[in-house]
Order: sequence, then C-alpha cells, then structure tokens
Amino acid sequence: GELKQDDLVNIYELGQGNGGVVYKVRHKPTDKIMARKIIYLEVKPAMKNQIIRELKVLHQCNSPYIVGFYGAFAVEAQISICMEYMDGGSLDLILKKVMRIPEHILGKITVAVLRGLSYLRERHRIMHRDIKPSNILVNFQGEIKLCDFGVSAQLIDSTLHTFIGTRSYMSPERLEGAHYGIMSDIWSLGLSLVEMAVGRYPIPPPSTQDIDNLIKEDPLGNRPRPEGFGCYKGLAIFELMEWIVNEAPPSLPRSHFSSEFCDFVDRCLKKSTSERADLNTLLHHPFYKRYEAESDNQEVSSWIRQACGYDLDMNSENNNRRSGSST
Ligand SMILES: O=C(NOCCO)c1ccn2cncc2c1Nc1ccc(C2CC2)cc1F
Ligand SMILES: [Mg+2]
Repeated sequence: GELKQDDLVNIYELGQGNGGVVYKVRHKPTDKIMARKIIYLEVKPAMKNQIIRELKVLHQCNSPYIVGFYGAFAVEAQISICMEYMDGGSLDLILKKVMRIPEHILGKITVAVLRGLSYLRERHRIMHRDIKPSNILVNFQGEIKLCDFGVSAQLIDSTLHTFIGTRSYMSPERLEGAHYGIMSDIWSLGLSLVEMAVGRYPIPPPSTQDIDNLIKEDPLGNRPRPEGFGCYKGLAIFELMEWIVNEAPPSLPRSHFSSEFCDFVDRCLKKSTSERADLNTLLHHPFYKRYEAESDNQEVSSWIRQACGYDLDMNSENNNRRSGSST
C-alpha cells in the first residue's frame, strides 16, 4: 500500500548534502527498514503532484543494479523518496574510510554501473545525470547499485538552481551548456573511477609524484586515511569547471594500474564526445570483460565488510555502528 509519513519512524540520519537529507527509518506496518530521502522544495502544489506522479515510475525500475523503491509522498514543502536501505553506504563514504579502492573492486563497480546505465536507457529511456561515488551504494551482500538518477523531469527542473557543491563530475560539454546525454554519464563514470583508484578528486590531476606517494605509502590501500590527506585545498568550483573544460583530462598511471583499466578510463575521459567511448563500446572493453564473468558477490561482500571495519565472522546486526547512505 501507499507509504505515508505517520507510518515511518526515524532510526538515525544517514547523510546530508545537495538539498537532501537521508534517514534510516522503519515502516511500522511492515516492520521494514528503509532509507528515506527528504528534499525540501518550495513549489506550487501542481508541480509537487507532478513530481510525485513522475516518481511513481520508480515502481517499474527493477534491476539488481538499481536501488529499490518503496514509494514517494509529499508533506508541505517536503518530498519524501523511500528506498532500499543499503547497509554498506555510498562509495564516497567508503573512500573516506580507506585510502583507495583496489582495481579488482573497481572492476566490479564498473560492471554494476554500466549494467545499471544500460538498464535505465534500454528499459526507461533515461540517462542517470548524476553519476559520482556518493550515488553508487553497496551492501554487505556485495551488491552495488545506482541511486539519485533523473527519473522525474519536474524534480530535475525544480532543483536545477539548488546546485551546491565543491566538485563537479559534470562532463566538459555539460559544463559548457552544450547538449548532453548518456555520453556525459560515461565521463562522470571515468572521473569517479580515477578518484576511487587514486584516492582523491583527480582535478587538477595528481602528479606522478603524488601517485607514487599515495601508493608507496600504502600499497594495499586499506589503511585509514591520515588527517588532512585528500582534503587538499583544491581549486574553487569555478576554477575547477574551467580546468575541466580547458585542460587535459586526468588519467591513471600505467605504473600502478593495469593497461586495460588505464585504457578504459582514457576512453571515458575523452573531452570530445565523438571520441569518447559509448555504452556499447565499453560493454565490449577488455576491462569490463575481465569482471563481467564473475557472478558471485562474495569478493565484494568480504571487501566491504573489512573496509567498514566489520570482522568477517561477525554479522552486521551485532555491530550497531552507523553506515552512510546517498545524499
Ligand atoms: O535525490 C536526487 N538527487 O540527490 C540530490 C539530493 O540529495 C534526485 C535528483 C533528481 N531526481 C529526479 N528524479 C528522481 C531524482 C532524485 N532522487 C532519486 C532518484 C532515484 C531513486 C531510486 C530509488 C533509488 C531515489 C532517489 F532519491
Ligand atoms: Mg546522492
């Protein structure tokens, strides 16, 4: 049945950011644990109803690579979107916990993101519009799923002006105000992969020396990050956008990553959309092929558990530590 506010009990806040706050909640009638995102919108009632109507399409968005949807409703100026609770949190929070994400895990993440993007395009004729580590969620079963994609055109329009951010995963063509589409999601995937592989937002690109320091210091990439690392006082957002549009794209050093992985991100990060690989090309790329065969989630499940500091032999219920979620 329909979700309504009075049936939900807040457990704790999962995250905040970019105009939304997310709570871990319990749905009393079914005792189901959910994530509830609340977006504040001062819009006319007609627009609010249109947003809720458009969000109902999410009931048809069923894929192992897309976060589940339970329902949406509006109360005053709040839009609530209730979705599957992912107990491993989002990849930006995982990245804060560990130094870097190892290549074999990034391979599984790439498979999930490309399959999720394919599902959204083939079955719902939509692009994601906001691919970045905080919109890729994981759980202790080792599943990797996408959230916060642009299913409601009215919600997109109503939140366009609320862009708050210190970093951009937007493609050069989108930053320039040109027409953009799925190819813009491919750029965002490439940039996200470089960030997760190296351990910091990759613009301006880290020097080879930076990379050596990153890897030499911590080859396995699992030591907790020392204070101050990664939150380098980078460029201001406008300088960042100028850099993305005017300078060479970031790339991975072949000294520390496989040539297939380096080639994969290079093809995602071509500044010209005509040179950039499209979804189908990437689905045939050796880097994707290397990981698409593996069907079990066990490897990712073990890695997520150790990254979240869970002992492998304890189940997650015993630890009531918090895990983050998308914002
Ligand atoms: O949440 C968002 N941006 O995050 C910024 C606010 O923290 C956005 C934006 C535009 N959108 C247009 N339509 C939906 C959304 C949408 N949210 C959203 C989309 C899909 C799901 C699927 C069930 C998993 C959950 C969602 F919450
Ligand atoms: Mg988000």
